Amino acid sequence: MNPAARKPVEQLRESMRRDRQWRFMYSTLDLELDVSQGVILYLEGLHVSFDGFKAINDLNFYVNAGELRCVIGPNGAGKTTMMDIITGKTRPDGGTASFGRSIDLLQLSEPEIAALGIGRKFQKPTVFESHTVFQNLELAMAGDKRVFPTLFARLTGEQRDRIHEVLTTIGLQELLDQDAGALSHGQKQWLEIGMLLMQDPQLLLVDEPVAGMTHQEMDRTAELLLSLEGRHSVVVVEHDMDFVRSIAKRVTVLHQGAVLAEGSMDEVQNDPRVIEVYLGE
Ligand SMILES: Nc1ncnc2c1ncn2[C@@H]1O[C@H](COP(=O)(O)OP(=O)(O)OP(=O)(O)O)[C@@H](O)[C@H]1O
Repeated sequence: MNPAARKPVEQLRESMRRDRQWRFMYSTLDLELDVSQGVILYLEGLHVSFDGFKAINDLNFYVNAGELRCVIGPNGAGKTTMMDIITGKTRPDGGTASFGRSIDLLQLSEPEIAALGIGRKFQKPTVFESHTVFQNLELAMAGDKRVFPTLFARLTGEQRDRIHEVLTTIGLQELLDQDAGALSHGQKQWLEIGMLLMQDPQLLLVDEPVAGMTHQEMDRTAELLLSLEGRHSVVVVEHDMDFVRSIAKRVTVLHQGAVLAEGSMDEVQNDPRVIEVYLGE
């Protein structure tokens, strides 16, 4: 390994050590995801105020198991705050949030929620630039408590197959030996989605995936997200309406911290309230 890569590797080992603890905590919680009603996420009557300003104001939002949902809305509508509540980063002042029917997300810490199978992809890609595409996926797999920290161990055939499966899903199989730092912006975004997939999340939250992408990269991202539908539940927050139109089945419009409208792209696009507060801008 080149000496420059050694320091990040130490940091990675440390984070993997921490991650194994999270997994342990999760296993001791003995929580089981109940999607028997077909719903994987329930947010009900949520309220969040920041210095008296109601960022989330009686929000009710449900995601079905296996669905790909798009969330749109003007700046400040509460989209990021909603994601922050789901992942445990922000605690609401009131209301409930549950993963499946029975897991109360508001009782869990951020790492516990991640370990339960809720993955989040932020707008800016954060891949390990001095490692190859393959190694990035390998490191992401190390979050799995069944896998020994992988940079220092041989992969089993099954683990290799899993990495190749994800490489195919994200379309980077030809670039597996390339340093992640040399990838284009779009390729880095796909790699980061792949890193989340290595943890096999039940629910993926994806924040503005196509910001800064070329049209070609946007098309590829649409294919990638559509290919996840069914196997994972995916919530995509995005401002680019052409992109949303290309992937949307059901769209939720947030406004002033609550759901203003929900339905097919056609339905929300033609809703006068949505046109007034958002699309007519
Ligand atoms: N930590 C905070 N402290 C104070 N105000 C906050 C905080 N986080 C969010 N807000 C405010 O809450 C409102 C909702 O913000 P949020 O980021 O959730 O909106 P958004 O829909 O994600 O917007 P955008 O599309 O611009 O990302 C905004 O008015 C924002 O300024």
